[in-house]
Amino acid sequence: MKAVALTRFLIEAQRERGQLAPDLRLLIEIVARACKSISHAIGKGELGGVLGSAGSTNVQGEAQKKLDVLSNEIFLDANEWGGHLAALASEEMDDPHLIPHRYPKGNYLLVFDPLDGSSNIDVNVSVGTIFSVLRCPEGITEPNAEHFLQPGVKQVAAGYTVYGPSTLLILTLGDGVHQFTLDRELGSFVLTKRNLRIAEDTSEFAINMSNQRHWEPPVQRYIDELVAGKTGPRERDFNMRWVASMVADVHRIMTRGGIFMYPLDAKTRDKGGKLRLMYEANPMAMLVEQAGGAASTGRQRILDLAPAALHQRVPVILGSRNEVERVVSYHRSYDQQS
Ligand SMILES: O=P(O)(O)OC[C@H]1O[C@](O)(COP(=O)(O)O)[C@@H](O)[C@@H]1O
Ligand SMILES: [Mg+2]
Ligand SMILES: [Mg+2]
Repeated sequence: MKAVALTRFLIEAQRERGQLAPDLRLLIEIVARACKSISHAIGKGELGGVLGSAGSTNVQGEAQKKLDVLSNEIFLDANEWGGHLAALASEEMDDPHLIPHRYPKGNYLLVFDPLDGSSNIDVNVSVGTIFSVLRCPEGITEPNAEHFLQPGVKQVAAGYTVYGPSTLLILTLGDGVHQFTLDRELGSFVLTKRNLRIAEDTSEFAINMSNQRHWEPPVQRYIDELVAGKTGPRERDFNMRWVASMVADVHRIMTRGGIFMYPLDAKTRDKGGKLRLMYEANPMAMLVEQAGGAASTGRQRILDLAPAALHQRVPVILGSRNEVERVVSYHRSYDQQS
């Protein structure tokens, strides 16, 4: 495949397919540049003094890692002055960050998880960044959290970056999902796969098994059947993987299929789940659906959810369509009985 840099890919999307507004193209390029800086910082590890705790907590009450804070700052610095955004919101900030008056404002809202998989930073396991792009409502110059609360179907673009052995950017503009690899010599992202597709069927599941006793009966039933394998009603064996970095677990599914689950359980019921709707579930759901997969809470399509709060948590079940639909059908029959 001829080497196509991200910039060229976006220009073609804009010029040939009229699919991309110039300011959205600029936004994607600046987000990619920010991810390149984060990749650089992560690559230094101990040498760069970026590992370990920041000694502060975020709005979720979670201890922040130095890289959580640094990645958030890199995103703010890179995106503040470009004139493409009206505001940004992030896992690491209580409220939206408005564009300072000295800079021009744009038409988009950017909501992001600057560093996903924080528990893996200090043990050198793949982590990532997740982002979602929304339109700023017409006539709004000082957006607040309410203006971000748009259902996932309103996203105009979504993506994640995996900082692993190589740094990958996975992107959708609403017309398929494409993979770019960071060429460290060139210093730019180069297209390496067009139109990623998720297989409808799979033999691989990802869930944190240590939460088993807290799961609802439909999930207990589904996982029991997978673990029973050939000896059970599924009559075939399934394998398990859990990296505990959503980006890495989802990227494996984008690459070879699978089902990823962080369902509602007794531990997280009060909060509504573990993962966040606006900057984890929604962007991943858009990417997975664009690649032919499905994404549900177990009871509702994630992209149809009406967000109630910026840091709202939801159950997440996504990946190979036939497995997700099976889990949804187990929830339906359970809810009908109870
Ligand atoms: O520690 P657990 O329960 O396995 O949870 C792992 C999940 O938590 C997360 O790390 C939460 O994301 P952050 O690291 O961005 O807070 C996900 O990436 C991952 O899927
Ligand atoms: Mg995360
Ligand atoms: Mg995070």
